[in-house]
Amino acid sequence: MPSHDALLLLSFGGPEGPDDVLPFLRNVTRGRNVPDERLAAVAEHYHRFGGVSPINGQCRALKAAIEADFAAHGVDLPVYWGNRNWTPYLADTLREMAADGVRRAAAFVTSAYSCYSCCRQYLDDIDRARAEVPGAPEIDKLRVYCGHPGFVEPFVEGARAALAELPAGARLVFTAHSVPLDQPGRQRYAAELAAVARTVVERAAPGAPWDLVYQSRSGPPAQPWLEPDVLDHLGKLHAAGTPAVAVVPIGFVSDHMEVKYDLDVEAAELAARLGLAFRRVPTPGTHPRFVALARELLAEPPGVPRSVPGTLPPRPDSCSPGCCRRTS
Ligand SMILES: CC1=C(CCC(=O)O)c2cc3nc(cc4[nH]c(cc5[nH]c(cc1n2)c(C)c5CCC(=O)O)c(CCC(=O)O)c4C)C(CCC(=O)O)=C3C
Ligand SMILES: [Fe+2]
Repeated sequence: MPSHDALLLLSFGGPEGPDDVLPFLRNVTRGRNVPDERLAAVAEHYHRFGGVSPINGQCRALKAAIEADFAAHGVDLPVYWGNRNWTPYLADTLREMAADGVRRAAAFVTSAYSCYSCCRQYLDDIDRARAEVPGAPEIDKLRVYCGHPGFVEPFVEGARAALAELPAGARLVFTAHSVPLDQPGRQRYAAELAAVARTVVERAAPGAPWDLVYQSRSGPPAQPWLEPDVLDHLGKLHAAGTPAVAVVPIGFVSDHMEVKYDLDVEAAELAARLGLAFRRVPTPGTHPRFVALARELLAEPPGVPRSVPGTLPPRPDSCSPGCCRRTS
C-alpha cells in the first residue's frame, strides 16, 4: 500500500440525543425499504438509552487508544474519525483532513467482514463523500480483517472467561447481524463468520458445542434474511435441554446498540425467562490486541493476499471494483 500521511477511523455513526434518533434512522434507511413499524421499534431501543447510541463514545475511545498506541510505537500519523450515518460525517472529516494538508489516508473501518453492508457500502460512502469535497485526500480502505488475531483473540479470551463462569454443558452461540439473502457477498460473509467461530472454539474450548446464528433482522417481514435468529435459537436450545449459553457477538467490533439492546436486553431477558444460564462475551472494543490492529494492518506489505481462518481462499488486499456490489 502506498505510504499514508493519516489514519481515518471510519464508522457507522449513531444518535447522541433523543432529537437525533429519527433523522439518524432516516439516514441509515434512505432508499432501503425498511417498514415504518421496524423504524418505530428501533427508535424505542435508542430511546431506552436516552436517545444516545454507545457507538460514538466507543469510537472516541478507540481513536484515543490508537493515538496512544501510535505514540508508543513511534508511528507519527494523525488519526481522524468520520461516520457514514451521523456526525462527525465523513465528508466533514475529509474537509478537515484536506485543510490540514492530508493527501492520502488509510481507512480503518469498524466492520471486520466482507458483504455489501460490511465492506462495499463503506467504499461507496467514501466515494460519495470524496466527490463532495474539493481536494479530498485519497482513501485506501484497509483490508477485511475478520481473520486477524487482533480481532479474533479478544473473543477467544472473552469466550474462555464466560465458559469458566457457566455450568457444565454450556454452548457457544456465535452471533452476527443478519443481512437479506439477496445481498451481494452474503455467502462470503456467512463463510467468514463460520470460519471465525470455528477458530474461536478451537482456541477457547476445543470440542465445545457451538452454533452460528443471526440477529437484528430488519426489512419487510416477507423478505428472506440469514437465519436462524438468535432468539428463536435460544428457545430451541432450551427446549432441547441446553443448560447454559455463552453468546459471542463475532459480527461486531464494539458493544454498540445491536449488542446492548438486541443481546443484553432482548436475548438476556429471554434467557432469564427460560431459566437458561446466559453470558454475553465482550466485543473487541478497546482491547489492546484490537487497538494494535490498525498499526499492524498499516505495516503489512502490499499486494499479498491474506489468509482467512479455516478453509476459505485468501482474499486480496483491496476489493475489486465489483466486489459485494448491490445491483438492485
Ligand atoms: C451487516 C451489518 C452490520 C455489521 C457491519 C458494520 O458494523 O457495519 C451492521 C452494523 C450496524 N447497524 C447499525 C444500525 C442500524 N442498522 C440498520 C439496518 C440494517 N443493518 C444491516 C446490516 C448491518 N448493520 C442491514 C442489511 C440493514 C437494513 C437496511 C439496509 O439495508 O441498510 C438500522 C435501521 C433500523 C433497523 O435495524 O432496521 C440501524 C439503526 C449500527 C449502529 C448501532 C448503534 O447505533 O449503536 C451498526 C454498527
Ligand atoms: Fe445495521
